[in-house]
Order: sequence, then structure tokens, then C-alpha cells
Amino acid sequence: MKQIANVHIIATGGTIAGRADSAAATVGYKAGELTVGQLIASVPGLDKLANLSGEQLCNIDSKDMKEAIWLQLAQRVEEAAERNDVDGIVITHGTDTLEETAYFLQLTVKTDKPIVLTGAMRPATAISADGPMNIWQSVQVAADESAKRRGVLVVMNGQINGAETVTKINVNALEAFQSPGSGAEGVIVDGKIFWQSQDITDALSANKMKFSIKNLTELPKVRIIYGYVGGDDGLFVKAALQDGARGLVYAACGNGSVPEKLAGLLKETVASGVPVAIATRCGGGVVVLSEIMTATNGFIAAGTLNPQKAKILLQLALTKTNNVKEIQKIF
Ligand SMILES: NC(=O)C[C@H](N)C(=O)O
Repeated sequence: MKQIANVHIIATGGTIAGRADSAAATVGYKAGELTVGQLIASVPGLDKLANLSGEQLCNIDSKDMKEAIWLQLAQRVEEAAERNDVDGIVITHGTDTLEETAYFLQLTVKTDKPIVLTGAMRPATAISADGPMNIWQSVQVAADESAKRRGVLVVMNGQINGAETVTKINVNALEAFQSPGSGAEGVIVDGKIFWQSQDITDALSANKMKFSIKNLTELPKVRIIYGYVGGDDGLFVKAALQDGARGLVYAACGNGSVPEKLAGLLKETVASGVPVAIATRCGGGVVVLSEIMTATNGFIAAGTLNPQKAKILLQLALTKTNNVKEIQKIF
């Protein structure tokens, strides 16, 4: 008899575990209601795909995800990945902050086993709920040898995206997640996985790059400042600094376009020892800064990372060093 893989499911809540009063409701529901056991039971034949175990870490709407929960989750994922009787891990999660959790795990969890995050856009009680198929496909990816050494993956709506590139691009559609620029790593069609990217990492060197969170009880405070017309008075920069921010991410309107009025304050911020990463609100492209902005002013270019992911990398970089040049290298 063919051996099937062992997949451990960690449930955290979200719409995938959401319940509404009516089967037609896709908005007025409560996220984080079903338990991990109920989620597993809702997918017919899942036990034939893999030997399953499950745990409930929390049961929340992911708008309420906390960095303290990330620290617990990363530890639980790593512990599960170290077990000989676990071949892959699936994490069920709300979609609103799923990309952030995925990227945090990507930067912190040392393993070469598949780690897959999934969620749903329709609550579990809806007609044509997308959760069960997403769970099925996630377990399938987590159980597959070919998904090893690909970093943390997000499986939704038949697409497999990488944690670093994926972002939620639609608030209603089932195809809510995409990787602008790079595209999906793979797709799942008719129960088969088709990889579109051959981007397999060397697990040893990838793991060496990971940040250790073992002794952390909280992450350094980093705030995102959003760029927009009329938002150049520095109010939020000053408030963030007063509140003890150890780093800032500026979500510029374009490629590194810091308004003249704000540039002075941000330069002073860097000079005072608080690093500033420049990302973009554009949703695509690579932020590349001029020599003057990096070498002279000490700004950090976020590259392809969106502001919310640049924030996570800056937080973790700050656990190692405050040195702007070092942090520029990490980015
Ligand atoms: N589709 C979803 O999962 C949205 C929900 N608000 C959540 O992030 O938990």
C-alpha cells in the first residue's frame, strides 16, 4: 500500500473558519468560529490524502493578528517541523494579514519541509465556500516532496505563491492573492501540482539567513508612514518617534519619492539612529534609490517588498543591529 505523508494543521481562525446566519452571506459573518477538527471534517476524503493531526493556536479574525502570536506560531511551526512524524505543515489563517504572517514565518522558521498558509474569501457556511478546496490543495502541497525547500508558500484558489512576493490584491474575489511582478510559483489543476518556477533554495544556506526569535518576547517597534498629497507635514513621523519607534517604513507615492518637506525630518531621523526604509504604495516594481539617498542620507531601499513586509524585515533586522549599513545589506 502506498504510504501517505503526515501533515500537521495549525488553525488560527479567519473567514475559512467563519460562520454566517445565511448561506448567501459573504460579508456579515463572524470569522474564527470553527475549530481545527471541524475544518478537517469539512473536507471530504482529506484523510486519504495525508495522515492528519491538528492544533488550534488561536481563533481570530486576522485583522486582530498580533506580533506576540507570531512569535508563538513560529515556535510551534518549527517544533512541528522538527518532528520525524511530520512531513509538512498547513496553517489556516484569515486573509487580511495572511501575507504578513507568511513572510514572518519565512524569515524565522528553519526547516526544509513545506509550510503552507491558506485561508478563504467566503465563510464556511456559504454556498460554494472556497475553504474546503483551499484546505485540500494546501494539504496536497504540504504532503508533496516537490514543495520542499521552496520557503513558506501560500495556497489559495488553485495558485501557489511565495511568501515574499504574495499579496492580497482584492477584497472580495476568490482570486484574492497574487504575486505582482514574479507571478505564481505554481498551480494546482485536477489534483496535480504544476510548478512554474524552479526556484528551489539550498536549505542550509537559506536557514543560515533566518532570524532567531528564540529569546524574543516582542519585536522592535517599527511604524509605517503612508505617503499622499497633504501628508508631508511630518505629524505621524514625529508621533511615531515620540512613541519610541526604533525604525520607520515610508510608503512612498512612487519610486523613493519622498516629499521635499518631509525629506529633512526623515534624514534627521536616520541621523538620530532610527533607520528609515523606503517602500512604495504602488503595488508593483522595485524601489531602487539614488546614491545620494542611500550613501549620503542613509535611507534603505525596500526593493520589491511592500510596506507591510518591509516593516517585518526591518523589525527582524533591528533584533540583530542598529547599524544602517548592516541593515541596508540585510535588505
Ligand atoms: N477572508 C478573510 O479571512 C478576512 C477576515 N477578515 C480575516 O482576515 O480573518
